[in-house]
Amino acid sequence: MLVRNGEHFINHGVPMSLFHETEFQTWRLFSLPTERKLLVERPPSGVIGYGTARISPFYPKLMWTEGFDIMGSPMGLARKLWPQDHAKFCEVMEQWQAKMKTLCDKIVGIMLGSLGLTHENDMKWFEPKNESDQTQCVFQLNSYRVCQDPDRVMGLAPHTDTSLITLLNQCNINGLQVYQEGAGWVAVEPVEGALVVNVGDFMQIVSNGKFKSVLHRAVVNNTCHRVSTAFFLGPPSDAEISPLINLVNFAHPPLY
Ligand SMILES: O=C(O)CCC(=O)C(=O)O
Ligand SMILES: [Fe+2]
Repeated sequence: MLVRNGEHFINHGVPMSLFHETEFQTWRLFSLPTERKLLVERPPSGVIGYGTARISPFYPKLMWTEGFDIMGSPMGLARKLWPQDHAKFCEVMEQWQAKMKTLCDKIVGIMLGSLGLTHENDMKWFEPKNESDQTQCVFQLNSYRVCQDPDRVMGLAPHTDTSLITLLNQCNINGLQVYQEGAGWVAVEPVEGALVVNVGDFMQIVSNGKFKSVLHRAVVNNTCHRVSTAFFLGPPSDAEISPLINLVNFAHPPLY
């Protein structure tokens, strides 16, 4: 298993059939008429539902994208979208999230292991203190319509994810770019069946800067409607986010 920021990750054990089904259900959702999608519009202070990108409020300009966010079962939303025909959508979205969660836990374990930390002792903070409190994972479906003048708009403006890590599926269509010092914006060419691993802000904090969150953006094109899916692994909502104690010492004072 190879993990590098903004690079592809293969041998993950997720069947290709699940990739295809997730991509198909994502297309199916965004192909619905706007009036239908607005039945599940995300409330201004909410997390789940249909609407503009969740990062939009932090940017002065509109972005050329629409999004749909889920946490766990999408049943409540899907029922409104397809009163008679939501079972497959729910099944596929739940299966994908379960696979992504397992992979994320493994990757985080490997990343912290590479810093000399052991899961048992150093990941305690990551387990919810309160039984009802789950890790805050958000699954976001993104859609970027064909744009006649793609150089004059931005799909998703430059940002870092707040997650610990994000697993992104570009669904085989170009659009993701990562910022590299010295090189500028570099396109991450999609690879069929591969996931892109992005380090998020929480990982940068808990690793005391050893892992850096990656600045990235999505551009649009004038030939095809692009979709992508992003699974954000978050900490439990009751976790305290600070550099892990075993990574901090006299020589390495806490940076956050
Ligand atoms: O569509 C993409 O390739 C990027 C999506 C993304 O960065 C996000 O959902 O946070
Ligand atoms: Fe992102």
